[in-house]
Amino acid sequence: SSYTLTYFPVKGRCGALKMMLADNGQQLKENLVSIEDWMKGDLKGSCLFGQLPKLEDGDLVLYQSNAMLRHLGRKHDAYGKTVCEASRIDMMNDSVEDLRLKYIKMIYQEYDTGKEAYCKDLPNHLKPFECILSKSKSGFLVGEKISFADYNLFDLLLNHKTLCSTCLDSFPALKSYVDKIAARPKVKALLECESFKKLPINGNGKQ
Ligand SMILES: N[C@@H](CCC(=O)N[C@@H](CS(=O)(=O)O)C(=O)NCC(=O)O)C(=O)O
Repeated sequence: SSYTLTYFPVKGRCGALKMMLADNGQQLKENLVSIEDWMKGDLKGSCLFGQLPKLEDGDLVLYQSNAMLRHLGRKHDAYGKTVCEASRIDMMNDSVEDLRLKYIKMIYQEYDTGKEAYCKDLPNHLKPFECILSKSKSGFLVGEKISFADYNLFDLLLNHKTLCSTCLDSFPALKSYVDKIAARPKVKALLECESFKKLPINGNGKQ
């Protein structure tokens, strides 16, 4: 497959899919869009829902970052091995998205006034994942191997370690989960490569 991603020069909603593609040895062509170009409106007008990211896989054009993760999950055997596992993976990814939306709202709308309260409340949103992973035989959210929801949670946990460096200190299962995925050779290589490292997490420079 030949994948092309059109997005802003941030990790944002594409960190997880970039790690998933790297971990599967897939090349990714990137069209980086500056805010100046975006404000001209032509590209925005051509986007199905007026937003980025946009992922092209051959003739297929996808918007919606979670639809992209599911697509890659189907193509790269990262969507469980049964219908039930796939549905549980969907459940996990939807909960990751819930937390991602809270994170994005705090970052973009209430960073200065809301960061402290957000970090104080964060354990309540990490606890369910700690509980799930502490019971997981494979060390992944569902089934015996990594799924697209794991890359999504991993990416979001990295963001939270940047936001609040001690947030995983009372969650040993989450801590070893992050360490284990970060140690996957192709994920490690991406995390260490300059072009990925220098991308800000969010579009407003706050983290
Ligand atoms: N639900 C969409 C949300 C996409 C979205 O919010 N895109 C933002 C950029 S980012 O928040 O994902 O970094 C955007 O295009 N903003 C520009 C605009 O809306 O004009 C997804 O998951 O892809």
